[in-house]
Amino acid sequence: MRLGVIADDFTGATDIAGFLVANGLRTVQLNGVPPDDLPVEADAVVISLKSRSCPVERAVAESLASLEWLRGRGCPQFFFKYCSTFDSTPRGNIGPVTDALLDALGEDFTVVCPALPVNGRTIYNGYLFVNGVPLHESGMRHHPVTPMTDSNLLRLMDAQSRGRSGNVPHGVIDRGAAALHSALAEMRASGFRYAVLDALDDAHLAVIGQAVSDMRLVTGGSGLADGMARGWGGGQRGVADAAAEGRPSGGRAVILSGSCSGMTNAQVAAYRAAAPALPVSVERCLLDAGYTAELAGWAAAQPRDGLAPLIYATMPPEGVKAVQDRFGAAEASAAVERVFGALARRLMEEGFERFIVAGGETSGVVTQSLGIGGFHIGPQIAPGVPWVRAVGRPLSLALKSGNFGGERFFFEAQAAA
Ligand SMILES: Nc1ncnc2c1ncn2[C@@H]1O[C@H](COP(=O)(O)OP(=O)(O)O)[C@@H](O)[C@H]1O
Ligand SMILES: O=C(O)[C@@H](O)C(=O)COP(=O)(O)O
Repeated sequence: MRLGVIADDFTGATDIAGFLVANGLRTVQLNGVPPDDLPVEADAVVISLKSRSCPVERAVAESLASLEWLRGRGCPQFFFKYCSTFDSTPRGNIGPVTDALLDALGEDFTVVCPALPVNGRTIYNGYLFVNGVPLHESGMRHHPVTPMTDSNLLRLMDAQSRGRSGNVPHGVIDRGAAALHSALAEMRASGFRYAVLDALDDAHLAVIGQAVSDMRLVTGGSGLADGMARGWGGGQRGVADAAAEGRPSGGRAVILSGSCSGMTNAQVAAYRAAAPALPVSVERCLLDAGYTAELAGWAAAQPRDGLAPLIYATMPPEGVKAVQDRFGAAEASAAVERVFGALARRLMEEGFERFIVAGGETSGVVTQSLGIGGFHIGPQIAPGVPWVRAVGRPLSLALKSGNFGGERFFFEAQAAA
């Protein structure tokens, strides 16, 4: 095993796994802390947790348990994967998990690099941008669980971690891997614990990938993993081979959308104009015990030979705000997640085999509720969104980060299967 990844949500995990596979690395994704005796043969293992917005103590404990599992397999390098929009609460969990992983490894320094230029996430002078707009001005300011109201990664990291952050500006990275390597050594010697790395494009990520090759723990988004893996010249097999086991099976498909991001709103609007689509009532998620059965019945009754039915809680920011004012933010999101989890299980019992899911938390709850232990990673539908196939089960999933994919993603996912 060459790389062990601990991902703080399920779409994030398939995102990074997809990039590793695209670089020819045979990659397995394991959902939750794996059992001790699980046999795994792969170039990279990605452990997906649902630790982005859970209590800090749980996020730390699960991340440390994952680290121990990977160390027990002789893994030489570790990657803490979080969101390219640095989704976190004021207490964490990115800072506390990074600190705990550093301590467990006996290390005192790492990099912070959520950049993913192919999807418009860039870092300039330590500020994170989404499609050219500072993070706090992007749709992320309205996120239902982790609204992002600051774009400065140093400030964000310092507020939730134990150490001090410094920035390595793009000018240094332009000078190449050796220059960056020395800059990192100097920062470490000056007492910084985290180096926030600028990255404006894939060339920067390739330089960073080279410069961090001897770092035991790196942290960031899937762009950094792509930069690292590009320098490794492929795993044991070619790219097509690496993706073969994850190709989607046939079978009945359904789309479950729990993301309220700007892009998912656009994707839902484009899809429901052409296909059967049913909005979810948050009030009924909270109050009506028979609601899941009704949603499942509706999906099962849709024609089998047309476009897959869509069930969506997706709403624009004003709608989400009204729901949260009425029911409470945590209560509303928990109720919607509960219904999507139960619904996925029922649909599987009805014979659905392909699940296209929008939203990281939503994907986590669906995967857990389907009882899937791990995934083979298949070909990418859009950058950061591969089809994945459950290990030993006839189930294929496309777990879409809220903000990923183009407007026709739901159509493209079905065409790619
Ligand atoms: N209409 C709604 N009102 C309030 N919360 C919602 C609504 N629809 C979905 N949610 C919740 O918002 C959260 C969206 O998070 P997630 O699934 O991670 O999407 P994203 O990938 O966009 O971050 C989930 O907890 C979901 O249950
Ligand atoms: O890095 C990313 O943007 C994604 O991999 C990711 O973490 C997805 O999170 P959600 O937007 O919550 O799906």
